[in-house]
Amino acid sequence: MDKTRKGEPGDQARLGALRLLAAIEDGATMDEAVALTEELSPSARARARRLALEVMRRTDRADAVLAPFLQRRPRPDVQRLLRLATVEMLALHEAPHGAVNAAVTICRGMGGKGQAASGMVNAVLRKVSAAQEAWDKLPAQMMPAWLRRPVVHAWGRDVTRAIETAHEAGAALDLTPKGPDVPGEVLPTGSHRLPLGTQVSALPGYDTGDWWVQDAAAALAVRVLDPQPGERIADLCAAPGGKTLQLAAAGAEVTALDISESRLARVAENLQRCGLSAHLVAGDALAWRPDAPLDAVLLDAPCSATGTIRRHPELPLIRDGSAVPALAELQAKLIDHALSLLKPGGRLVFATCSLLPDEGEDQLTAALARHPGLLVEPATAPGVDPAWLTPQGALRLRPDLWPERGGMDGFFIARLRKRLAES
Ligand SMILES: C[S@@+](CC[C@H](N)C(=O)[O-])C[C@H]1O[C@@H](n2cnc3c(N)ncnc32)[C@H](O)[C@@H]1O
Repeated sequence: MDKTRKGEPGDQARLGALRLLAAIEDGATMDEAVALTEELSPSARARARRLALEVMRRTDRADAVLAPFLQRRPRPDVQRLLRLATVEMLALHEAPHGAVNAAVTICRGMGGKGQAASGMVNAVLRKVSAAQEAWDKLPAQMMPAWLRRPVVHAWGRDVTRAIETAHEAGAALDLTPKGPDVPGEVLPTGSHRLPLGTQVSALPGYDTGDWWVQDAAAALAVRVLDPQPGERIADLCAAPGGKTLQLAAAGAEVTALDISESRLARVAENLQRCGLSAHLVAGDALAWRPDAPLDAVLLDAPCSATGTIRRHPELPLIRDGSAVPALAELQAKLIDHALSLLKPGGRLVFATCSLLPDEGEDQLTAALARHPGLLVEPATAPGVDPAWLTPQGALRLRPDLWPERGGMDGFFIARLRKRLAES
């Protein structure tokens, strides 16, 4: 069956992908953009999302391969179409005739000017289909300057290139197990990994709550906290709840807070699906105090999320780094407040899914300066490579780690202990 005719599934997914890319160019997040494809069948919607993600991971490469064949910059909708077909052919290795025919059909359907461009689209994409060698020589897409600069400063150019290669490769599907018989390769830190593109809904054990989706790096924050049965623990920025589930599964008495009521509803759903419980509070963590001091606090603070670019390649396109100073200020306030909630000897795990030292290493240094009695304990857990620890003892996780296993999200995780008595 020809899947490229208008109305056929392949075409629906491509048209959906083009709509997603346009919405993201206008500043939408992927989650906001997917709402625009609700009328598509679940499989077309999933493919549209996948195609849009693959294009965003390689836009610069696609433009570099297309450039020699273009006499002038095409209008934006035609440019998106050319990028999509280029990525389909050269990155996803789809049959050139299918990708080119689909692009020409879609172009003709764009009306007057699109129709006029269809001949050019056809000619350019036929040349692009023979440009595999040029494509293969191109480096992975660079991070934007506002993000690349501090990353190069922190870890150097080679690590930065390796992070960019990991961004292009995308992310596998990681599960945190609760019950037995959880699918996937067992990673050294205990997460289970399934290949990129695995359909979550098709996996056994979802309805019975035997596991939840959580990147292997994200799962380490709670493993570093090492919650014990019966401990009173607050998860101050809890939604959508992966870490709350881990704390509750360990038998801790958990209070899960989030400032967003709608996001907190997802924590409730996840707890229910997994047969776990926690006390849920919607509100500002800075204004919340428990009845009695706590054994431990998990602070998975709001941040730039630059550690999650593998799964959110739209972030470099829709962010410019201008929000980082305010986020860093909020993180510092949240650390101070979290410490005030602990009993003497209590522990705090501070985590951010960020690649920026401003939201990690520098936060820890500043917190130690503000709180002379505070101790840093090695942020370790079973399966953690000691090479991932910073000189201060925090865990610095980056997308280029575990390259042979498929990488991990970028995370900073520090384990702090409040002194038993002020000295
Ligand atoms: C990084 S996400 C947390 C992810 C979560 N810990 C998990 O593992 O699923 C940060 C969360 O902090 C929440 N947040 C932001 N500012 C907050 C505040 N002042 N008080 C409480 N929650 C806040 C956001 O709504 C967001 O859900």
